[in-house]
Amino acid sequence: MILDELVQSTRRNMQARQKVLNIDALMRQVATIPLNKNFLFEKKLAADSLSIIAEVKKASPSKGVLVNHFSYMQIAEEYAAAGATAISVLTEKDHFQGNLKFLQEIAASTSTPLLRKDFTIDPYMIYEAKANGASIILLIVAILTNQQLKSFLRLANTLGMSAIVEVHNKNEIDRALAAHARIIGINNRNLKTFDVSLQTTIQLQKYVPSNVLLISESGIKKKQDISKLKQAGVNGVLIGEYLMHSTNKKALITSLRKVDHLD
Ligand SMILES: O=C(O)c1ccccc1NCC(=O)[C@H](O)[C@H](O)COP(=O)(O)O
Repeated sequence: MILDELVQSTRRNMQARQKVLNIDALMRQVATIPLNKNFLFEKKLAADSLSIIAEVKKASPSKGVLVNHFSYMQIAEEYAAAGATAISVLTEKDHFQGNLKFLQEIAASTSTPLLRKDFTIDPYMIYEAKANGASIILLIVAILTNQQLKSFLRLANTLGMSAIVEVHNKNEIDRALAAHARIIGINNRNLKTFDVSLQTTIQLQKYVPSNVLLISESGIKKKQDISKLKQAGVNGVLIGEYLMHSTNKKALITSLRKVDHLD
């Protein structure tokens, strides 16, 4: 199964980075960053009628290479200029051709909250996210124990970071809620078959209480998808491929932000 392979390669790559920068040195680096606990992303997510989290994505296991000319700085600039609530930056190397350096460089050029999009399996990766300018991390319930979920959420909070807790079914929603997730991301992509269906969000949203922020992830390909998800009551949508294929990303986000639930 792809998730097992993703976790294995994530562990291998993390261990290689740990040989260059050990956890103690990384923590000392993080300690020099001023602590900001304003959780801007969560405030915006709660306040906006529908937040767009725009993803910087070069390649994926399901689609291979999405774009040959990958100008990640320009892409991030367009996302920020269009008013994306946050920018998701893939940092996984082997399957998404991501890189921590993309996150670090984008962070130096924008004040838009940044999500480190990766397969978080160890506190080391949360410190790395912080050190490289992210204010949001992704925690995928399917690859974590309940104990890890709780302790990773606690660590993120201590560092002033938000966490999107990603789920695929009701059992995972229950586990996310038991760990006190403040933001749940329902992934519409079935990670066994790669099939994508917005019905996943539409069917599962009723299990997410109204005091928990809700994001719908993956498979958004047209304006009507946004209006459907708005109608289902989500606070935000995470969009990768649709934006990466657009030749005018700023105009596309601007128009998606205007979509009404009746459109
Ligand atoms: O995108 C994939 O093929 C994929 C495969 C296996 C695990 C995760 C995967 N994607 C990560 C994501 O969560 C998406 O990049 C993100 O939700 C945006 O999805 P999309 O709009 O469909 O590009």
